[in-house]
Amino acid sequence: MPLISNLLREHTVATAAVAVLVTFALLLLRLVRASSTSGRQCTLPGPKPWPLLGNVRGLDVREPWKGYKRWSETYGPIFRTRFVGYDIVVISDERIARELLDRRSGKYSSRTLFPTGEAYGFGRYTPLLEYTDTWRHHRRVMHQHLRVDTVRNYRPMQLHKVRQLLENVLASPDNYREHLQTFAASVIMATLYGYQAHAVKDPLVARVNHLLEVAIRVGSPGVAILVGFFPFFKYIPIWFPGGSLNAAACRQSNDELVSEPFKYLEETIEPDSSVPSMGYEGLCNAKKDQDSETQVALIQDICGTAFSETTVSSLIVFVLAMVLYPDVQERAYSEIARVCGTDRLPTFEDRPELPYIDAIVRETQRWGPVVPMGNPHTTSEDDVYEGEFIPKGTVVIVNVWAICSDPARFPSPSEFRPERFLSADGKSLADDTDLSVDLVFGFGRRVCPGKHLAEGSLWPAIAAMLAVFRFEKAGEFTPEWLSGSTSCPRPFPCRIVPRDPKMDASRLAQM
Ligand code: HEM
Repeated sequence: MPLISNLLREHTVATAAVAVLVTFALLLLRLVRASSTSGRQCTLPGPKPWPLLGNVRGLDVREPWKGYKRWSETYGPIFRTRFVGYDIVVISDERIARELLDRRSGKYSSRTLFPTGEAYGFGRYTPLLEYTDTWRHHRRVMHQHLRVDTVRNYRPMQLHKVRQLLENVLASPDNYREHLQTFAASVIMATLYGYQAHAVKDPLVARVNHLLEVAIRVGSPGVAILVGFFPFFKYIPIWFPGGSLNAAACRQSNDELVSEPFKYLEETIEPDSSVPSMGYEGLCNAKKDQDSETQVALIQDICGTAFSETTVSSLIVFVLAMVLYPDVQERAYSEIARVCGTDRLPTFEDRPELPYIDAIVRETQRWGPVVPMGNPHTTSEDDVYEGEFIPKGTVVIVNVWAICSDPARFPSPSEFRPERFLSADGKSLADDTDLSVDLVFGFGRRVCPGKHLAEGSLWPAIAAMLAVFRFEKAGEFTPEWLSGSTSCPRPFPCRIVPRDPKMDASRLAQM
């Protein structure tokens, strides 16, 4: 089956949203097993499905958002596709997405629970939970710790991690992907567990990254479909070829992914620790509360460090853009040099004076949205949109990539042009207009809770890297993207050199 073999080749590790991949893939499995809608089918227009299989023909497996965009040109900004009798609605217009996923969020906030999720240990993660009290509980805890005013407290820590990032890139620029990974993971681990990772080769970060890779490999769509059709693969011994499909081993990896950093917290942090973190508070509450098991389990479950991948991918998109658009880089550097001079790094206080850097961050998110189709929502009730019936159990995808590359909204969308976010006199254009790219963080009640934390990492990392380094093309190449449900540039030839030829660790430390 070409679909399956193609999917099997798509083992991307560039995803924090393991959830998204697995949701998509296992959704298909569920389709073969059960019909879950209320009996009536979605009446929206869409491509004619094949009997039983649905719209597999014409599906772009490598970059489905591009195939969906082509379909939207024929069937409109909201259309229906079908897989094995299951309805999937695809929206390519932000206004419609806001109407359904934001304003009717009571009906559009569930997820499709995949059948093998529990077996492989993915079922606990917040992005996969259905619209239940457990999910609400997760969101409440996260909101407490990740809301906009709270994340301000993490800024000193984030700036410290940015310095470590610069030191690492200075010491071994070719390993910049690994350094970006360490940066993003260590910010999240500090926020969640109060864990201060080593600047390089931190054993816990390395362990978590390894476990994450295992989880993503086994959770890829191809593997999921294969196992769905042939459930015995779940039991294949780990020493046998294909042993990575062993469900018990994957479950164990998932357990370790959430429990190892938490174990560290239990062992190392005293109850009166002044280091604020979600995990620490969970532990304190657990000590006070007789029903501590629930509290600890909850904190463990929501503390997936997987989320760091989206930040890493965004920073890699930024590096690619800088390599391809040296003029943008030079203009950014001039702005930083004018506002901050060349002897210190930009800080959050400088941000209002650095509109071009802000514009680069926004353009990075628009030009290479790292979750190009968001995380699919599922309707928990029947609905009617402009006379068209959308049944309960319908999966709803917003084609974020298509919206971000709409030429009516963003002229010459394939070009990286931060100026589009600036007025003629160089001021930031308001983010509440058509130019907002907030949609890259999702919609309604499922909107990304880590958004403010992520923004607090992206801005200082981008500003500081621009202040210290120049990103150069190290050979001709055509950009390619690692694609699954998340998207990230494939490795490309790039040279990172300090702007100041005398730059070394001690000079950097003085900045
Ligand atoms: C550039 C960085 C990031 C991007 C682009 C991003 C994007 C997204 C998107 C598109 C969703 C799906 C929203 C929806 O269903 O409508 C999501 C969900 C989620 N994100 Fe992020 N994210 C980022 C960083 C983070 C970080 C740093 C964390 C954790 C600290 C995080 C935690 C989560 C969680 C827990 C969910 C699931 C929410 C739910 O299903 O209720 N994300 N993210």
